[in-house]
Amino acid sequence: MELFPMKACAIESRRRGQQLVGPIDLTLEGQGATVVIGPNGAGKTTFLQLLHGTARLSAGRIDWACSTEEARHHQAFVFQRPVMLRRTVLENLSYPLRLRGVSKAKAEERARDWASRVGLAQLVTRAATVLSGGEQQKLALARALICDPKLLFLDEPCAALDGRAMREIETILQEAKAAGTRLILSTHDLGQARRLADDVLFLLGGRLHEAAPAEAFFNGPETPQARAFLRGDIVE
Ligand SMILES: Nc1ncnc2c1ncn2[C@@H]1O[C@H](COP(=O)(O)OP(=O)(O)OP(=O)(O)O)[C@@H](O)[C@H]1O
Repeated sequence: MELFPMKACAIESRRRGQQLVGPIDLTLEGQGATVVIGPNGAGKTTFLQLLHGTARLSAGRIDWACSTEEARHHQAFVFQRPVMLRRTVLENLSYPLRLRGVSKAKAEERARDWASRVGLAQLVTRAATVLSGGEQQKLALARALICDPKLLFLDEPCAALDGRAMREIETILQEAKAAGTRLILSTHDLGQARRLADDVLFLLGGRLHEAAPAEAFFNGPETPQARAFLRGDIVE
């Protein structure tokens, strides 16, 4: 079963007559990390949600190489603020596996394995809601990866985290990418964008203003707005 290529054709999001995103065309192949950047309100979150299918398309269509239902089954989404079940770390990790019919024993075995991969082995019996922000985000990431998604969306996954937590998250993401998970991540942090991106999508005013391989984008952005954004100027 293959998800890619994914073709988004003239996708749009409108709310109460207001154009939030689009129309945007995009073809996504099956490897690497795409980083979505742009100023506040550019539409990054909405764009990721449209692709993932959690926001409704007002117009346009998204075609996967498989059925939309199969494509959704092989995707996961990590939010800026992790959403924790009011249960232990182990139960949070086991949950998506249990939903997919994996036995309790097998699910817990995989959960323990993932807990140690992300440095949470000592905390498996703790309530997830009392973990620190960085620990919660690592847990959210492990819970997203535990079902081996082919495509992982991350919306500002390190927004509230310090340097160490960010480095740990980025290491997990690099490992996931090396293991074949396709990443699409939005970030405000240009350093993170440079470290992780294979391709860059620069959004401005709900439109895809520039799309390029990371090296080309960072070394020679084509538009004055992208140049200004990379310089750290205010771009609206
Ligand atoms: N449910 C909604 N109803 C109306 N407007 C919305 C809704 N969701 C988002 N918007 C608007 O759509 C625009 C894009 O928002 P979005 O959150 O996608 O941008 P963003 O690039 O992720 O911003 P940020 O970097 O600040 O998180 C914003 O102007 C926002 O106010």
